[in-house]
Amino acid sequence: MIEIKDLTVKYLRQDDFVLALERINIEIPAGQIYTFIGPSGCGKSTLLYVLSGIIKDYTGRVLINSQPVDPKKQRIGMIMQNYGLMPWRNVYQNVVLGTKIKDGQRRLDEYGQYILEQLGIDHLLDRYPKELSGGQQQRVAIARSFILKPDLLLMDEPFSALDAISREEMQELFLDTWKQHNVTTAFITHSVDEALYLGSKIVVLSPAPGTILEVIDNPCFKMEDMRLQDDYYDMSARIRKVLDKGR
Ligand SMILES: Nc1ncnc2c1ncn2[C@@H]1O[C@H](COP(=O)(O)OP(=O)(O)OP(=O)(O)O)[C@@H](O)[C@H]1O
Repeated sequence: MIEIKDLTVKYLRQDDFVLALERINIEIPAGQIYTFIGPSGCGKSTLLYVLSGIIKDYTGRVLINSQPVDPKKQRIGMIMQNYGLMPWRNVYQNVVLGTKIKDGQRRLDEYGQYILEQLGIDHLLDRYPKELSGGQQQRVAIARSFILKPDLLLMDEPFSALDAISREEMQELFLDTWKQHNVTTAFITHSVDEALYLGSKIVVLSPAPGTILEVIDNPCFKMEDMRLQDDYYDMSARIRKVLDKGR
């Protein structure tokens, strides 16, 4: 469970402050995936930096499983737009990196092997990141995070660099993998379609400084052929309306 209470974040810039997030209140129950959508610069990445422990200077309260954020104690997986792979390590070395740092475990166990198979990258273990397509690199980043068995998974527009077809494939693959492990997840996106496909709830943020405009229940989550359903069109219109109202 993630609890965020009255979170406000300011960046110091020259002699002034930039208010990035203002009084954010939200709880993400254990095993849920929430998507966060909002205009550019509204503080989405800032929120993930707070949840990952990168930003420590904030006011308010942020708890992961009732404990203050501490990446040394908690297992936090992060998947970014640029994949975050180490170019000088091959696929195998990249996917075991998280467990090596956390547990000193340098070898893949049965679960790790299973994740690699599920993501279809078990035949690529000797390759280096530059020898992989964007979609394959993103699969490696996802494998690394799942293999870590995280308490919290943070995803910052992980599929936005992919073409439309690879992006939908990756969304489906990610959701299939996610459904089997139900990791508590905060997923940042610019895309209404992605927010609807991946979020059990959708958190809509206002332009900077980011505040929560609405937390929307998503009937489209886990819906078969979502993009062909009336609910999908109704929900897309509703989210766009909330985003427009916030402008
Ligand atoms: N290191 C920094 N110093 C000063 N201001 C910053 C810094 N990082 C971010 N900001 C400002 O804080 C605000 C929120 O930035 P953030 O990157 O969190 O937004 P975002 O919603 O993720 O944007 P985008 O969708 O464009 O990636 C923006 O106004 C940005 O200019």
